[in-house]
Amino acid sequence: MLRDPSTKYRPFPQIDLPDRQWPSKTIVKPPRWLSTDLRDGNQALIDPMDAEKKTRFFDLLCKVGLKEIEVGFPSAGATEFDFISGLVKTGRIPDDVSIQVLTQSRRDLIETSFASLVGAKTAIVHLYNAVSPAWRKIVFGMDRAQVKQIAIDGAKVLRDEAAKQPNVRWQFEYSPETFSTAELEFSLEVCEAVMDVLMPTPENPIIFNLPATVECATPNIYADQIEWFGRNIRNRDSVAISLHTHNDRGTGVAAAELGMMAGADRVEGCLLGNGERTGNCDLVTVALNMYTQGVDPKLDLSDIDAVVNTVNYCTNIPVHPRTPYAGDLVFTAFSGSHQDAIKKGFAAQEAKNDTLWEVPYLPIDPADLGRSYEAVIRVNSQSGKGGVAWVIEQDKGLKLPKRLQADFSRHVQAYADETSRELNAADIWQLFERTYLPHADDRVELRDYEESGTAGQRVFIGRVAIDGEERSISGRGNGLISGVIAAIAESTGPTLDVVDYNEHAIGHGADAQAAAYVECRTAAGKTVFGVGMDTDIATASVRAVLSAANRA
Ligand SMILES: CC(=O)SCCNC(=O)CCNC(=O)[C@H](O)C(C)(C)COP(=O)(O)OP(=O)(O)OC[C@H]1O[C@@H](n2cnc3c(N)ncnc32)[C@H](O)[C@@H]1OP(=O)(O)O
Ligand SMILES: CC(C)C(=O)C(=O)O
Ligand SMILES: [Mg+2]
Repeated sequence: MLRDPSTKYRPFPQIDLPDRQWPSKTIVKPPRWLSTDLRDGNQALIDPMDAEKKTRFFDLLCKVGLKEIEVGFPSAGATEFDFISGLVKTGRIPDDVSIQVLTQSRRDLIETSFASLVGAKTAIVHLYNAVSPAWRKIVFGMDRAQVKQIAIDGAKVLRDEAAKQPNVRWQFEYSPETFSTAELEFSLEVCEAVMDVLMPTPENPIIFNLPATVECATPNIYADQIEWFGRNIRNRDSVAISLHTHNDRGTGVAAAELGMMAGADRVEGCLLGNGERTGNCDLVTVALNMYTQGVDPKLDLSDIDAVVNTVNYCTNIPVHPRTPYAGDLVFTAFSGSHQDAIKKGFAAQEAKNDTLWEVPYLPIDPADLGRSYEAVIRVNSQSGKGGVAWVIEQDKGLKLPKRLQADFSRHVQAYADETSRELNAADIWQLFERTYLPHADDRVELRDYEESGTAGQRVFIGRVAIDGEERSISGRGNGLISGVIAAIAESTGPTLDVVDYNEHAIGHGADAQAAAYVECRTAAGKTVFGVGMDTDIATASVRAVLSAANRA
């Protein structure tokens, strides 16, 4: 790396737009969406999609609700051409969906593109040529007038080819490719020249797609460029301004959002941001960002995992686990304080009477995307008591009292440190059983018991095995628990003092179980916890006390 990059790179100049309006705008309605997955996304794959994958992807896009879909670059080769003409001929395209094809501004390529669309009801033909200084100089070796002429010549072929198929409802799109790195006046001049040929109307506007072909500046610059173009283009009501951002600087989504604030009508991009280099604008993120502001994006992403699976299958590109909204881990909290906040958030959400979403650390309800809550909290050595308690509650229905949560969390922490891995629900339950529920190492094991006496004077008589030997023990108290405590103290010891007791049912009806929790203090001042589970709540409480005695 150069120590002084200023000799190699230049800062992007500011746009002269002192009265810019976009910073105080908000996005209140969805744009026209255009998926370019089957073209810009497809041209960016090591192995471009075959017809089967393209068809599957097309069906997914329709299912998600895309109404404009760029299906390919017909002149690129037979796979593309046959897929597009096949799509048209098989009648697979829903009536409310317009397909779009892309072509360079070269007569033969444009003619091939129109040939692929014979029989279509409606179609968008998308013409492009680069306009920025570097491309003019390096790629075309042309001056401004010559580059403008490429666009005009292409537009004329578009107009003439369209006239040959009068039954198709044609729409035209022109992209001054490299718009964001070109002089704004020149892009405008070229677009207006194209407009003069294609004669758009408010009923059939031309789409001017203004690409950040290579993202070279902060997204506010792009927004300035879009606002400037919208203010200056002639016949604005006959023009749909479209955004096409790439992600070279990591702000493809931000640029599209600011571009919408700057007045754009349409957004092009790919599901999950596939595309050349660092990708296109991720339509899923833009749409769901909108959704979390209470604006319906009119795209159905309620089964996000199905979207991820199909995109992954078709493109052979994995979706990063941290991809916004769609990544495997984006709703998962491992760390203690996050888990605690989320657990409290879910409880508060359930308790309140309105649907307004307010759960810490979760900007969206995972259920809205078809994600289950099970994956929200996962446990490793960074986790705290809240997270562990959540997993036990979700998995087994046990609502551990707070101090027991803290006690158990220490066991979990030690085990996670020891194993150096994530602990799943089964691991945690095994550890819980080993720590609090009856097991082979217990000194005292309950076989049976009965209780008698009057209110305030109860007698507990238990048949237990102590160190494997069956015995009868008994004790008196003002209730069942104190009777058990007395029986233990008189037989095996230890002497326990009950500090806290909790119980609850697990489940409903005939299958319902009960759980009881005791916190006791020994004569030596040690705190021990006991847990009992049984179909009978009284028996659960007896088991809880014996559990504490075994651990004392
Ligand atoms: C930013 C983007 O994503 S643009 C979309 C890019 N996508 C693709 O290119 C995918 C499909 N493309 C292809 O398969 C091929 O490019 C084809 C089949 C269409 C054309 O292939 P070829 O005829 O071999 O030409 P190639 O693509 O190399 O084009 C280079 C020539 O076209 C010219 N050219 C490039 N873009 C354009 C354009 N938009 N309009 C007119 N001419 C153009 C170049 O200046 C160059 O001209 P030269 O040969 O006189 O130097
Ligand atoms: C063809 C154009 C629209 C393009 O994909 C780009 O400039 O990124
Ligand atoms: Mg592109």
